[in-house]
Amino acid sequence: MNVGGKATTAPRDADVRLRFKLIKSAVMSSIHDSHPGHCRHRVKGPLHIGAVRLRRMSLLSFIPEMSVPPMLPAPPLPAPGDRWALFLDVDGTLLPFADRPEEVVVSDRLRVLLADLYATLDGALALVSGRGLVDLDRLFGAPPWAMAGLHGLQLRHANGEMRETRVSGSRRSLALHTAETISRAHPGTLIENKELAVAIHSRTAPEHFESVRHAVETALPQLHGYEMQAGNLVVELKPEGMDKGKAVAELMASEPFAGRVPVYLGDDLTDEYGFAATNLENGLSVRVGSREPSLAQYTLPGTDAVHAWLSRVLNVIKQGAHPHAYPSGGNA
Ligand SMILES: O=P(O)(O)OC[C@H]1O[C@H](O[C@H]2O[C@H](CO)[C@@H](O)[C@H](O)[C@H]2O)[C@H](O)[C@@H](O)[C@@H]1O
Repeated sequence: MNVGGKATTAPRDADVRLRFKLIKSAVMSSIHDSHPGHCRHRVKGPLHIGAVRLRRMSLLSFIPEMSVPPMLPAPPLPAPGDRWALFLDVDGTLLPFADRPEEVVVSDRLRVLLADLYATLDGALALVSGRGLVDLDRLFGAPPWAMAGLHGLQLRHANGEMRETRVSGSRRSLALHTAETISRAHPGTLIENKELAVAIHSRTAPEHFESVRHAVETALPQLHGYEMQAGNLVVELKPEGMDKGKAVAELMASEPFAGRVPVYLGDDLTDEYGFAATNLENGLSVRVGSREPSLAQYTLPGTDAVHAWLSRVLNVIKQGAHPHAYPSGGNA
């Protein structure tokens, strides 16, 4: 990639291959969860990550010999003429974590930054979150940009069109009841009822995280049509069939995203679907934090670095010129 006339550090082939290998088990596990009839390592037919159809050999044939996760470079800034589309995860990427979901705060500064980026990118900015759309509207003040909620189960396009996965009330009640039972057995954990999905949070009782995950896995066979989505000190029960990668692919097929280069920023396991879809569209995938393994090509250390980098992206696009590549970042 050329940035302001200078070549930026592209991830080495071996690094990319290693990331594929490291994440393969997580992706295959996820595929197994949504295709319970298939053996985990024998998925027949084409492999899908998000809405993207992969030839299986291209994923499975990488066998790099490395034992240490590779260092990732910081993401570049847009080169003159680049037409980016920004896909932004919320918790852990735009917003620092809080003990409880309702305790996060969106600063005025962040709102202004996002609004400026939205205008400068001609509307090609979307939030892609595990939170529901109502919650995102509450946090961000009913913004005009596109938003994928509940890991893609809900989608509001840039033109305001909505779609939402439907699940019967009885199935939702069973999922909620199951989550509440598991939470009661793990004192200090919190339930977040998102209607279509339900989350069991263990940030206030992290010692229970693994046990909660195990309990959810054990309960899954009784919850027809639901799957588990683990995240940062959270385990969710959600209707199967959608993920952030599919949401990105869906948005990229519509205005004002079509024809642009997707740039996806996320910190969590659920964002790996977004990274996969972005990589397959030759976009830029940016992991926030240091979670491994990851399919991301670039990294930023935390939410402050995300805000700083987004500000620089905004300035570069506004000025139509390119000062310098982002000076710091990576795993350091
Ligand atoms: O995809 P995201 O936008 O990152 O949403 C993922 C989950 O984020 C929220 O939980 C996380 O943030 C909480 C507030 O900081 C924190 O307490 C929790 O430990 C984190 O996992 C949200 O509450 C979930 O519904 C989202 O799925």
